Amino acid sequence: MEFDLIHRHFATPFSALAQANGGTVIAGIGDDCAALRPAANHVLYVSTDTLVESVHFFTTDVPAVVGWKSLVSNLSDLAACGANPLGFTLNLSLPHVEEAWLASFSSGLLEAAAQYNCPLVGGDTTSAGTNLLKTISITVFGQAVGTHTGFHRSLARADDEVWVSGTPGLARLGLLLEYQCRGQLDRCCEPSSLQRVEALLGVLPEALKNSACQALQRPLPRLELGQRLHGVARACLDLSDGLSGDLLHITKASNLRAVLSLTALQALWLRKWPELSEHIDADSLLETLVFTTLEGGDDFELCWTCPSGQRAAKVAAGVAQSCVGKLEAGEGVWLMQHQDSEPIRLESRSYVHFSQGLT
Ligand SMILES: Nc1ncnc2c1ncn2[C@@H]1O[C@H](COP(=O)(O)OP(=O)(O)OP(=O)(O)O)[C@@H](O)[C@H]1O
Ligand SMILES: Cc1ncc(C[n+]2csc(CCOP(=O)(O)O)c2C)c(N)n1
Ligand SMILES: [Mg+2]
Repeated sequence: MEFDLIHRHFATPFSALAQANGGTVIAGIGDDCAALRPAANHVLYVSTDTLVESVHFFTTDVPAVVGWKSLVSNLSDLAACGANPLGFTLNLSLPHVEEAWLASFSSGLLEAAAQYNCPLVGGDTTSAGTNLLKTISITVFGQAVGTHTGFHRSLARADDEVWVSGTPGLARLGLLLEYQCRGQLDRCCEPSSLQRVEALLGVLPEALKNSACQALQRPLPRLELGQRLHGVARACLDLSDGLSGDLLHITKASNLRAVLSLTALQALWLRKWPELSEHIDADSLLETLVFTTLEGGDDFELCWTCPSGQRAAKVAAGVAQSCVGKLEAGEGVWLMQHQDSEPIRLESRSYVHFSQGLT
């Protein structure tokens, strides 16, 4: 829904943006980062992301976790453009000054800054007025090496394969576990899926639960992978809202349809936790896990398309990479349940601001 709002009120067509300032804008609204060319052979990437208390993080979250995630969610947009961080600015709106919260928040934030060579170079700090919630807004700047000018969402082609890094959906599982811990699972599940989700959470292997909490609390920006995708990927984005909805941005921009393979999506989970297949209710567990991949956000894994036959090994960056589908003529995002079955169209059910609940 927020995408319609942006288009109604703010978006300038790229054809107009491309005319601005003698052609310095090379990517504008609609990609993970804007890309500006201030001088020949220099591309500056810019992205901004806001975290709002109770929307993006819990009031009771460890502040260092919030600090880490605020920068990483921005770095992830640079990764999706194959860019390297240069620095960032931080805007904070706070209801009041809490020294202990700020000390912990800044330790997590600056730890990420140091780890990814992205110094804090400025910002703004204000009272939140009568708003009682904290708002953290970060703008990150980056550059790409060589002549790389990003992977635009409109550059995908029919017959491209669709790849993802890691196990998208893990962070949603972490969020479900967090809500369950609070006795509030009903707040993030539709009544119709509550029972199924409860059953899943009850039997998940401990190692999987730990990975899920880690994915939610300490996501990693796939910066090195983004670099290695130069010359391999055509379109790329980071998975912040869920695979089905995020992939739709690529299919819309490229006028294609994506057909995802259920077997490949299940394999994302089975590859790491093969014991899932031995569970008495394995089919139903895997179905629920595949839903978290399709609908869950906050993962910050990358999803990219590339000509078929590009070997994953070429881009190995210490992170698992899996082909989960392909692109072809048509529109929308579809799921193929068996090798020879007709694909079914998926409704985009990823995160939408300005709606009730999580989806
Ligand atoms: N108020 C706004 N004015 C202009 N452009 C906007 C505005 N809000 C969002 N955009 C642009 O719209 C596009 C979609 O925004 P969104 O924040 O959903 O980005 P995203 O990369 O898909 O998600 P995420 O921020 O979670 O990584 C981006 O290109 C963003 O720069
Ligand atoms: C307390 C709490 N409740 C819900 C969520 C889930 N969540 C919030 S925003 C978002 C999508 C990305 O947002 P944006 O598009 O603004 O980058 C997701 C998956 C969370 N992380 N914490
Ligand atoms: Mg993004």
